[in-house]
Amino acid sequence: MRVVAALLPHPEDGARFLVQQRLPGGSRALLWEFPGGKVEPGESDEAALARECREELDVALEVGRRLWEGRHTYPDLTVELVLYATRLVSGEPRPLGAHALKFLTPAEMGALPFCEADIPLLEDLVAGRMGSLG
Ligand SMILES: Nc1nc2c([nH]c(=O)n2[C@H]2C[C@H](O)[C@@H](COP(=O)(O)OP(=O)(O)OP(=O)(O)O)O2)c(=O)[nH]1
Repeated sequence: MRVVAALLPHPEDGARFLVQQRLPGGSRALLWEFPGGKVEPGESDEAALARECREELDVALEVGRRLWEGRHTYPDLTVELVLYATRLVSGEPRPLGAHALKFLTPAEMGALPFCEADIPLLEDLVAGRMGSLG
């Protein structure tokens, strides 16, 4: 499964990025992740990410460059996780499909329980190995 995720900076504080806590009860319940979701057949990464963020956060995004890509196998599925730089075009994020939303620095994210696929991503983010995030 290809999953696209947004690195979305706070509009007034570019050092903090939006993360969301998954709903209770489902897969990877209450773990934290970057906003986004599955790419549907025939859909581009950019279109999927814009669609997911419109549906789940009620915001319009501009999708920039690809920052990170990695594969992880869970007991129930293998995800190909792709992180993109994004910019908020309009709206204020609302937790329509998440339990909670927070704008955090990469170091603060390290203190939260994230989905396993995100662990190497967070290591690279904290270490500044993704280059320019804008
Ligand atoms: N959006 C997002 N999903 C992630 C991240 N890391 C990670 O392992 N995932 C996983 C969680 C989900 O299993 C899947 C994304 O699926 P989804 O968000 O479209 O659908 P869903 O919540 O209904 O998930 P699922 O029950 O189908 O597994 O990828 C991440 O940083 N962002």
